[in-house]
Amino acid sequence: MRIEGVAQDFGAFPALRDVSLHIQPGELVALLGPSGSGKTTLLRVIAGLNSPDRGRVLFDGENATNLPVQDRHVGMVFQNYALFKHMTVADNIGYGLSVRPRRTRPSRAAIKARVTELLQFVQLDGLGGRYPAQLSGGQRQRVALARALAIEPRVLLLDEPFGALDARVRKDLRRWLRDIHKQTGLTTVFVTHDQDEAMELADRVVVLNEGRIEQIGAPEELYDRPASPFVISFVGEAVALPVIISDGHVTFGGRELHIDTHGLRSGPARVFFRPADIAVAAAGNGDLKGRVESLRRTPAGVRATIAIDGYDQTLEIDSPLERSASLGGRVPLSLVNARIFAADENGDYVNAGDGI
Ligand SMILES: Nc1ncnc2c1ncn2[C@@H]1O[C@H](COP(=O)(O)OP(=O)(O)OP(=O)(O)O)[C@@H](O)[C@H]1O
Repeated sequence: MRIEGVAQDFGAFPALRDVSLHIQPGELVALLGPSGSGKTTLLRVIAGLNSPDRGRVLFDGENATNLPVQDRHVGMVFQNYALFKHMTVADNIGYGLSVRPRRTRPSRAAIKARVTELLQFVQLDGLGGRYPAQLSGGQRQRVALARALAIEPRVLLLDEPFGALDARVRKDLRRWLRDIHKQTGLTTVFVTHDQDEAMELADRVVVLNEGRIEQIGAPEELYDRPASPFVISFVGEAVALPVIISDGHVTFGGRELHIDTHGLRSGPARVFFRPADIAVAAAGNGDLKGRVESLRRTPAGVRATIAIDGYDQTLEIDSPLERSASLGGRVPLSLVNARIFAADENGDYVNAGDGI
């Protein structure tokens, strides 16, 4: 599937700006971004629920931009795309088949057989006679998925499918969706604002911000080679230190940080690093100094909150702290990994290369 230069305005507000994206057959792609970044709008454009102001949507090379929803053969599961309350689970699942025009409608027996097969597939055998109100939230979303699969869609679209469910059920359903995707091999696009969900499930993640694509990449690519300050801050935790680059040297509060500038121009820049990118240095060494404000046990070790000298924010580090680093104590810190983004002539922060 191809999305080419898609733009959509709502009045004067640009919800999508020049979005281009190529999704491979069978790929599982997440649209990730904060609230209002355009995720749902893009999904609706793919589904045919919105028609874009500019750009095209192609399915298998065929221009589908003006194709009505019912002719696109997309399966949809939306958080608010409720099941039909007055219909049984089986009737909900069979709905898309039973409303087909007579010519293409399967026989009642064939629909029944398909529904039974799908009930099994989504692990709800025996529950076909229930009504949606008699199911748990997780079960309802599985019915919604079975209903979307019933029409044998060429693309499956999911909008925050597990958004309303509690954390535990969400986690189970994520794993389950990954399995379903493996078994069906369907090209799948899902919307989420939850970076863990995107990272755990997707083959590739599309990071959206203010209607634009910031970066498209495999989860590890987004972690290891974030293309912009937005991506590094949105995907995982990161601290941004305001620094100055001059003649290839990077300084923070007058102190030199040992970071490669990758040829970035002199001037203001930002150094980003994650909690795991900073370590306690030997006494007398280190790029930064700080005071330990709190220590907290985590499943991975100890997380310390440290107030950096000369900086009005605290940073968190995951590091085995030496015994001397007790609460209130001062520690030297060194950067093990970091990314530097320099301000360009427009005031946007650009990155020149790999980490430290
Ligand atoms: N029909 C509409 N009319 C006017 N503005 C709209 C319409 N649909 C969406 N918008 C606006 O477009 C922007 C993008 O909306 P969209 O629903 O795509 O964001 P989103 O990334 O899915 O956000 P969320 O995670 O909150 O659902 C928002 O600012 C929203 O208010």
